[in-house]
Amino acid sequence: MCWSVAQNHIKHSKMLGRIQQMQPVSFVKYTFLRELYYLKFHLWLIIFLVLLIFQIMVIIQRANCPSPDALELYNLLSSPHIQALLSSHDSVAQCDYLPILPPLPDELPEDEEAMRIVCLVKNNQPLGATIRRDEETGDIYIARVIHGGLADRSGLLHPGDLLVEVNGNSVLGLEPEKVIHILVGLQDKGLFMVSIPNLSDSFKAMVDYYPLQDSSIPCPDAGMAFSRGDLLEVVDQSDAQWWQARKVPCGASFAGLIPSANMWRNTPCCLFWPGFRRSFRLWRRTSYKRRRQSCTSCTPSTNALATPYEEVALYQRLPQENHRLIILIGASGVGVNELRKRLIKLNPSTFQGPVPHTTRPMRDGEQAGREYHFVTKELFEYMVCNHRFVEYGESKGHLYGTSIDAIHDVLKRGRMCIIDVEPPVSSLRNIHFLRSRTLKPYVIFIKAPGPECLRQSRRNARIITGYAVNRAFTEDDFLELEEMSQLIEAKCKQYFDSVVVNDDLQDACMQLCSIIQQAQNEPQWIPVCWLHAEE
Ligand SMILES: Nc1ncnc2c1ncn2[C@@H]1O[C@H](COP(=O)(O)OP(=O)(O)OP(=O)(O)O)[C@@H](O)[C@H]1O
Repeated sequence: MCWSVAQNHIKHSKMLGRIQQMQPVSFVKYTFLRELYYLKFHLWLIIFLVLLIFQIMVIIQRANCPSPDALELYNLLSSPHIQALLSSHDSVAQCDYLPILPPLPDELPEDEEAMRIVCLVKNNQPLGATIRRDEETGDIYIARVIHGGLADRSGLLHPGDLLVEVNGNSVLGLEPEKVIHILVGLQDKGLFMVSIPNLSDSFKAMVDYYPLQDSSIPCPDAGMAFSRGDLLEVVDQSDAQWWQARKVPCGASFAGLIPSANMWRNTPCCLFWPGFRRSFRLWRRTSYKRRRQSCTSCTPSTNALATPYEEVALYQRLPQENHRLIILIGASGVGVNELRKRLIKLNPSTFQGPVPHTTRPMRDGEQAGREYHFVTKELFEYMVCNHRFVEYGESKGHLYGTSIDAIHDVLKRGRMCIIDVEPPVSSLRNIHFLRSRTLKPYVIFIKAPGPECLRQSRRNARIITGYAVNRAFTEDDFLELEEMSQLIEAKCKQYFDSVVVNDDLQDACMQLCSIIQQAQNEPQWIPVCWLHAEE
């Protein structure tokens, strides 16, 4: 402001000077004007100075009289506890503590083992921990942490930690005696690098769960809903009733509450399945099994339904191992048989079906062990009672069945065995029976497409059942097919590894081919018991 006033003043002085030179007659008038102008300028200057002084006085006054908030903060900070805390912070911040860890790499792989570096000031005290060696790997683990000992008081070493380094020296592969010698020899300080065990387990959900409908959950908002077949990574099982889990694969980094396996056992849930229509597959209608109920040993006991979670692990088939059994499941008439036949025809040196057993007499042109294994009724019944059949039934007074030995025969020949099993609506026995360590079955659900697609694609298709039925599909058949397909999916989806919708036959066949190749050659989740347990 001063600058512009001064500028104006100079400008006007020059102008007045010029006027004086040009018009000497009006000089008195202009002198008056000039004086008035100077007066105005000084007036402005005085107002400005007064304002400035006023501002300075306000600032000085504020500085002398702090606000109540500032006063409170001042009192808090000057309390002895906070002063002591600040003083300790300053002393800690001024010290250099070892070890200085290298910076973390920008991109850490997700499966990177977590390491913990623990520095204990020993002062010649015993460590207060014991070690053990894993006989298979030779790794040294912390076995026990003695209550009240140095390791226990530090809270940094835990049973199950893998000991990697002691004072910068690797202990991997060392004899336990050598490691004990190193540990006992530690005097002032012990620097341990331990690998933290990955305590999370993967489970497949065998039940559905909705936390918002669960009155027993402590906090429904913290619960995680899941449905059968979902893969769950359980990250915390420390609570006997509520586990913490995440869905795999998922984007959420935080876990949700799910009932523990114990909790499910104590709160049995009732599964309800609506009724279903009769299958139109003729020879499956006259099920031989129903007439064999008196044979008490026929139904192998299974507790699979009682298990809410099935522990799973990734499995990669080794080249020297048998192929996994491929099971196709689908509603009767959906095209399971057609797809299986097409796959085998497409690549007979890779895919093969098991040779079934029958009690009917051999016909001309047939060869034992090629079309069928021809057996007596007594032998067939003996095999039934000894659980040798995956599936069996009766047609026109003769018994037919697919034996587990016939499946093994195909697998032993290095081929991929493909079977289709009875739609598991009334019982899950067939699936449970086949879920074994030796067969490691991969189950593919052949799903019916929508009604419109069924009508279009099955225009020229025929239902062929044994020798009795050979007719075109009806509207009722489509309805039944769709309904049954939904029912099978609702009941058994926890057992499905893949789903193929059989709309276009060619597409479905190609899709099946690629899924089967993946099942055999890429890592897949399978029940942990198939990896270790003896059958
Ligand atoms: N995607 C498709 N498009 C057209 N026709 C199909 C398709 N899939 C299957 N079909 C035909 O539908 C009929 C029934 O198929 P298929 O016999 O394979 O059924 P299924 O599921 O094995 O039932 P079932 O065990 O009762 O025989 C056959 O004539 C088959 O050629």
